[in-house]
Parts: sequence; C-alpha cells; structure tokens
Amino acid sequence: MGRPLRSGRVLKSLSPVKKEDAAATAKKGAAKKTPAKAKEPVKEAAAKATPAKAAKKPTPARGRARAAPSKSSKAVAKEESESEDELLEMNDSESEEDVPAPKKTTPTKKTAAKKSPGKKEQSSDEESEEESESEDDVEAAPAPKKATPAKKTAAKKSPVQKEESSDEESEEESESEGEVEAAPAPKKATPAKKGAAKKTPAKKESSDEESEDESESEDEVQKVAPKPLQKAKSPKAAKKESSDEESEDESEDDEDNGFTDENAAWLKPKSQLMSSDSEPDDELPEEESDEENLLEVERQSRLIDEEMAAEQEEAELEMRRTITQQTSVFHLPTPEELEEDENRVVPPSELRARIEDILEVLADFKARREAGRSRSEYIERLAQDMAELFGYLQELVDYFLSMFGPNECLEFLEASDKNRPLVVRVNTLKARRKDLAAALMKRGVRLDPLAPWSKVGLKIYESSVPIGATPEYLAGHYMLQSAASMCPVMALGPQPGDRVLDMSAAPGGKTSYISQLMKNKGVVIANDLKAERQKATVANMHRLGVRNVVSCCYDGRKIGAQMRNSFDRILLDAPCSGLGVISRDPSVKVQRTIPDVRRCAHLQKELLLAAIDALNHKSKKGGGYMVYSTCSVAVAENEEVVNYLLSKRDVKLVETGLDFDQPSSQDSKFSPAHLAIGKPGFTRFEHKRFHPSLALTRRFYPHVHNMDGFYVAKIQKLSDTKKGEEKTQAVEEGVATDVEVTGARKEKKPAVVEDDSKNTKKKPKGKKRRNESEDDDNQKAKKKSSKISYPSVRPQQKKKKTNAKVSKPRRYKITGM
Ligand SMILES: C[S@@+](CC[C@H](N)C(=O)[O-])C[C@H]1O[C@@H](n2cnc3c(N)ncnc32)[C@H](O)[C@@H]1O
Repeated sequence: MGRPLRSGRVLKSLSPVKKEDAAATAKKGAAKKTPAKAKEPVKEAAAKATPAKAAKKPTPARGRARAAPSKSSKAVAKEESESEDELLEMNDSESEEDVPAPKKTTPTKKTAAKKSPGKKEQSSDEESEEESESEDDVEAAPAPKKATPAKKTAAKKSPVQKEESSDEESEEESESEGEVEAAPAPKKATPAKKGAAKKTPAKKESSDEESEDESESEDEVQKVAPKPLQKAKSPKAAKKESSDEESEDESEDDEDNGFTDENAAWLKPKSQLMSSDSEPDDELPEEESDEENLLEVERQSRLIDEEMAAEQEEAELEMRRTITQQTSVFHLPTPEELEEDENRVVPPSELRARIEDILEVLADFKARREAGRSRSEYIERLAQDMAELFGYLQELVDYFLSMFGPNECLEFLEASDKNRPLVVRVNTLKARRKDLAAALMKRGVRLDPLAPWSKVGLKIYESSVPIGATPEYLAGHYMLQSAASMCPVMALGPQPGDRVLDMSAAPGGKTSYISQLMKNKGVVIANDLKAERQKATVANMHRLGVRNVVSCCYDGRKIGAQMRNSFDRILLDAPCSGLGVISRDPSVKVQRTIPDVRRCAHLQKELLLAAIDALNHKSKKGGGYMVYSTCSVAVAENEEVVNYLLSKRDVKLVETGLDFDQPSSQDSKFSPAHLAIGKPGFTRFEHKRFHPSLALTRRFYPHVHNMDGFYVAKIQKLSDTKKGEEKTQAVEEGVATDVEVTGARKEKKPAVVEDDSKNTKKKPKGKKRRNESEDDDNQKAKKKSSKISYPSVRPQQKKKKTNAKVSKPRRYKITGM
C-alpha cells in the first residue's frame, strides 16, 4: 500500500493509528453503536468512524485515502448509505485501478507498505494471500489513496478481534493491521487516541507479533524520515501516552454522542471530501482544543526544562567564575595607575576589593602572583590600601601586619573601628549585682551578666538613660570599666590586708576594684604622675565608698628606689600608646607613630624595673606578685618589655589566673592549656626571640574577644637580686634587646623580608620608616652589646681536688632571669 510520506508527522503516527483505529472502531462500531449486529455492520460503523476522523486532515490526499476502503468497502457496501457507496466506489476504483503517475512516485510509501507483509508472512497462509493482495494494491495504487483505505480496512476489521475469533476475521484483521501500519496517521489523531484504549486489549489478546511488527514498521518509517517524525510524534505520542482512563473516558464520551457527528462529517458530499484540503470547520475547535491540551502539557514541560537549563547554566557560570577567581593572577597596579590614584579619591569599595584580591593572592602566592612581583610588593600595596581605607598612618599598619599577618590584620582593623560593648563593674562594697541589674532594668536598661568569668560585670546593650549619670552611678553602685581592664586586677588577686601599690592609678578604675577585692581592708597606694588626673581618682574613691586608698603623685620610676621591697602586690597599668583601644580614641590612628611606641616602651621598662624593686619578694601574705598591663597590642610595649625585665631582675612569669574553669596555680608550669581566656603572648616577633614563658602572658583582641586590646602579665619576684646592672645604661637609652632569653648573648640583626621571587634578602621599602628607627636602636644596642650581653667572667678558680674525672672543661652557667 503506497502512502505519501508527507512528513515525519504522518509517518510517526502510523503505529498509533494501527492500534487506535482498530480499537476505536471496535468500540464504536461493535460494542456501542451496533451491538446486535454481526461482524460486518461493526466493520461498517468502524469504517464510518475512521473516515470521520480522517476528514479532519487538511491534505486532499489524506481525505481521499480515507474515502477509499478497498476490500472492506465491498463487504459493507450494502449497508452503506448511497452517498457513502458512491464515495466508496469511487475510492475503490481509485485504489484498485488507475493509479495516477504522480501519486505513485513516493518511494517511501512502498517501503512502508512493504513493511506490513513482513508481518503477514508470520500469519496464516490466507493472511499472506490477502496481504499479497494488499501489497499488490500498495504497489499499484497511488500512495495517498491507498493510505486511507488501509486504515479504513483496519478500522473495520479490528473489532472482529473483540467480537469474533474466526480465522477469517483474524486473517482480515491481520490484513487490516498490515495495512494500518502503512496508513498515514496524522489526521487520525483523534480516533487513534480514542481507539487506543479500546484497541489495546484487543491487541493484547492478539499475538505479540503484531506489536513487533508495529515497532518494525515504526522503525522503518523513522528511518525514512527521522527528524520530522520526532517532531510530529510529540502531540500524538502525548495523546497515546496519556492514561488509559483518559482514553476510555474520551471514547465513552464518543459513545455517548454516538457516531452521528462523525458520520456527518464522513458522509459529506463526495465533492466536498474530494475537494477540501482542509478539515471541516466544525471539527477544528476539537482539534485545536486537543492541540491546546497538548501544548499545555508541553508548555509546562518546556518551562521546567528551561528553568533547569537556566539553573544549570548559572551554576556552570558560577563555577567558572569561582575557578577563575581562585586561579587568576592579580595584577598589582602599575606605576601609571598608581599615579592616577594619587590624583583622585579612590572609592572605599575599590580599596576593599583590592585588599581582598591581594589577600587571596597572598594565600596562594606561588600560583597567583604576578610574574616578577615579590611578596613584599604585594604586602606594601596591601599596607597602603589598608592605611588609606581605615585612615591609619601606614607605619602603624605595617606594624600590625608584621604582628598579625595580612588576614588577621584586616580583621583587627575592622574590629578597631567598632565600639565594644559598654560594661560596668558592680561595686560590691555598696551593691549586689542582681540588685543593681534590677534597678537599672527598671530604668529601661537592657543588660546581661558580662561573662562566666566575671561575677561583677554587667554588659549594657541599650539604655534610655546615660549610664554615667544614673542615681545608682552617682551613689557609687558601679564603675564604668571595660571587660579587659578588669582582667589585670583579677590576675593580681589582691587580698584583704595586703599592701598594694597601683603605680599608675588615675583615674582609679582599677584602684577601686583592688579595694573592692580587698574589702576595704589593707592599704592601696594609688600613685600617678599627673596630679590633675588624680583628682578623678580621689573623687571616684569617695563615690565608690573606698576607704583604704592613699593617693599620691610621684614619678613611678623613682618609687622603686624610694620604697624598696615595700608592697605585697603591685599593679603597673602602664602608660602606653593605646593601640588596643583605637575604637575609643580614633585619633591614635594618625597621631601615634612607631617612635611613639618606642618611647612608651622605654618608659614602661623603667617603670617595670622600679615596680619590681618596690615589690616585696618576702611577703608573708602570699604576695611578691605584680601585674604588668597595657591597653596596647604592640609587642614592643608588652612582650619586649616583660622579656627585658626577665633579663634584669630575678623574677619569673606565672599564670595570670584567668583560667576560671580550672583551679589557678601560681606555681604551675607555663602552659597555654591552663588558660581559658586571652591569647598567649608572643614568644617571637620578627627577628626577636623571647623567653618561652612569655606564652603565659595574655593578649586580648577586639577582633577575637570583642574586648579592648589588652595585655596582662603576672610576674613573681624571686629575689632582690639585680642581673647585669651594666645593662641599665642601655635601658635608659630606650634600647630593647632581645638578648636575654637564656642569658646568652644574641645580637640584633637588621630586619629582613624574604623576597619569594628572587629568594634573596633585602630591606623592604614599605618598612623603611619603622626599620629605620629600629636600626638606630639596633646600632646602639650593638655598641652596647659587649657590655650588655656578655656574662661577667668569673675569676679563675683554683681547681678543687676531686676524684671525679672531668673530661670536658666546665662551662659557666648563664642565668638569664
Ligand atoms: C593607663 S593610665 C592608668 C589607668 C588606671 N590604671 C585606671 O585603671 O584607671 C596610665 C597612667 O599612667 C600615668 N603615668 C604616666 N607616666 C607616669 C609615671 N612616670 N609615673 C607614674 N604614672 C605615670 C598617666 O598619668 C596615666 O594616668
């Protein structure tokens, strides 16, 4: 049976048609419309039903094809209406006889048509005969005309499968199936769908060969025109793939409606059928609604597909971007670009972006650095950008960078721009914390206990009244005091009855806490160089009800000599650069210089030596301890100062006792594991090496602890012995030596920065200013080093007579602390 291969759509629908037509006709014709009728009427009805659907087809060929039932038309001719007879006769004649040359031209028709015989060969001989007939028809008949009769035949015969099982019927059925395979389907969409559900059972009852043949025919057809087939299939396939229930429902609807409408379409005048290339108008809406339904499903499916595709694309882009970011080389600004920058205000966002880029490069320097650029160049750029972004002198940023490293430095700078929580210390001489908290809360203050490690601290979140002017404040129930500044006093651990020196006391915040812990028992000497500041100290003592404090105004450096071995405990809350409390005093950013830091360190060393001298190491009250503290994070003002003390006096560092979860042991070995709050002090910085016990000192950071930058060291005086008096000269000159870790001499080396690119050592440009001052100090230190560092050579002693065999000469033990 030759059929026109108009498009893939037509061909693709072949196999559904085969099933669906047969089923449709079976249900419509046999089961519903003419249940009492025998096989032939069923066929007739089916034949009518099928063309009715076929009439939807727009192409004349299809229309003609449907109107040309070849063999089956003969069988049902008597019961057909006149118009139908005419039509059938005409079609028969067309299909069996004259075949217009142009219609025969499509080779694929033959291919498709020849497919069905293959299946028929597997059936009975009679079937084969009939098939051969149909084959002949196919070959002889023009494709379009034969196509529809094939369907029609199939439609007529397929009901037989349900109603009768005679051989003839099955022969006919197989014949019709064979024809159906090759029949054009597209315009049969609706009946095919309707029939599909009905046909399926019939199909199942029949042999598997049928389905195989179907697939074969489909395959073959697809080979002929694969692309259009796929396109065309979707609507029909969607139909076919819809649930059986749906199909059944539809068919039931059809059954309810009867064949009237379809027949009406089918029974149109021959001329109309023959001439109309398009479907009848009244059927268009149905077809369109089907299309719409299909499109709705498809539309949703497409939407999901598009969304998924978009997401996938976005994910890929993101991945590519991340890979690029992580692997790309960051190019430092060229001199020209830097010159441009100087003539404009670089936006903070741009600075920050560059800072972050440089940080990324530094994190993977080998892979991401620009060829020919050294690490120091990146660091230099980073320091400049950070200084500009946060408003610091660059030398300070340089210093922080050398202390923290790039990433932590950024965190520190950011945290130093934020205010710390407001904290008050309850004056337990006058109030209890819970009472004070309740009183403040009544005034609309939102607060919380400071931390598990403090029994007297309250953290203020919000207050509708000025915290420094409440009735409770004026009554002395509390003192404004930062969390960090409580730590030195806690570390000192003053006891009632102690003699305590607060060497730099004004305005008396820590002094009052000391008295509080001493329960107003014992004596506190509150000293400060500046008498003006001491007024505030006195006022505070009065307000707070402190009665055991004596204020005085001496230069602390002289107290050591004047009040030697006089105190059980001493607090030196030293004057400092304030580099830990920048959020409280942002002027530090531009007013403090590294030489300022050096000057502070020099004063601190002097004060510290004096404090130790004033400390009584023979205190019978468990004393002989002092605490050194600063509100600076600079190593020069902290570890370097304490390390210097270790070289000058017979002292040792002990735990600060700030490990509140564990019992504090004054004499325990220094081990960071014992410490709960604060970070260990530096034991090395740049080229300097400090005594390992410096790890017992505590550092507090804004970016780590959300506290002021602070430093706390607790020192025990062991004896009144002074080591290396000759070093005093150096101290007076403000020289920080890094010699005394073990007491052995260590000469200072000039600061160096490793150049990764050349692996050579050179002085960094960016650190010139700081290193210059360091170098000055270093030069002085070198000159003095012979005096400072060499241990005094003991006079040659006469060898004692001993039995011990001494093979090696004895070395003098150098005591560094
Ligand atoms: C950080 S403040 C002390 C704060 C105080 N401990 C408190 O908690 O309220 C440092 C103090 O050291 C004082 N000072 C500076 N040089 C001094 C010196 N040579 N002798 C004694 N005190 C000095 C300053 O006047 C300043 O009041």
